[in-house]
Amino acid sequence: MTAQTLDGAATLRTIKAELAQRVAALKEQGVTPGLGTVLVGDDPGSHWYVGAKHKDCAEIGITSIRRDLPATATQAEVEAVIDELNADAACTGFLVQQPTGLDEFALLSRVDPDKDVDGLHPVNLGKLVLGESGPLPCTPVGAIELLRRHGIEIAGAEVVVVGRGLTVGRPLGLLLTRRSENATVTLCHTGTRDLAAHVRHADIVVAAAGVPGIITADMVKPGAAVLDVGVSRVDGKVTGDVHPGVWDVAGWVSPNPKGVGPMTRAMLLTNIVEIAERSVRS
Ligand SMILES: Nc1nc2c(c(=O)[nH]1)N[C@@H](CN(C=O)c1ccc(C(=O)N[C@@H](CCC(=O)O)C(=O)O)cc1)CN2
Repeated sequence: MTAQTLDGAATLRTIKAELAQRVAALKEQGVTPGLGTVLVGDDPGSHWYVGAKHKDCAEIGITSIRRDLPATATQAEVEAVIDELNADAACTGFLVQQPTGLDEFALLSRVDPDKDVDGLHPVNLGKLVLGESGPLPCTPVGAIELLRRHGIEIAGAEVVVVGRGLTVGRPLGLLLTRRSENATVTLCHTGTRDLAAHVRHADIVVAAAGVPGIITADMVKPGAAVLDVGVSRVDGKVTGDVHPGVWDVAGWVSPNPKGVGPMTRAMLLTNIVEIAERSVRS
């Protein structure tokens, strides 16, 4: 069997076309959505991600507010920029690109929860736990949207998530067990005794451990859907958690790059548009 591709790059293009229409409708009502980003330091990956986010915004009519700070920026300097964006009416929402090398919990907590386009503010993660509506974290929602748009049944599925990080694994477990998704989730991590035994039962595997090739073909149930979320750089090249041999066994695989990464950007754009639409309604 050769797996079909869960094509995040193509899905991002489709979602951008849909959102461009919603942005145009907002503009007709006098509202132009604006994305702010705060970037600290010189990490080439972070620069690429932030550049890609602003390019996406330009393509669909969202304005950009970019604050790039040197690696020497202090906690207080970054917090002052956050305060400025919290107060800026042209900024619909903004994010602090991670990693910053600073106290990220303090930075995230300082963002106005209503402008939290990353869905990572403690208030918004709390709303997710409580089942209240609010901005949702981009990568886990992007993973779910990628499955949904390829017609993969989530309700009733056995899902194994590998990784318990705050931006992917932990919120993904919460999202997938909501009534609207209705999956049964096993959350595996570095303390899991027999990872293969868990993965082998999964209809859907989400690999977000950041360990290159940790999911191998012998672990995967034939026909399963496998999402490769982990990003490592091996010899300067983006390398995922899924070993290439998995493509011979699985029914669906998301490539890495061009799988869940572009979906993170698609959900960021969705969060900005939704915040702007909410402002028109209220
Ligand atoms: N504030 C945040 N920081 C970080 C997040 C986040 O959601 N919010 N997630 C990651 C990085 N990330 C978003 O910022 C992100 C990751 C990947 C992609 C993407 O489109 N990747 C491409 C290829 C990238 C490459 O070649 O290097 C792909 O997968 O095809 C976009 C955004 C950490 N920080």
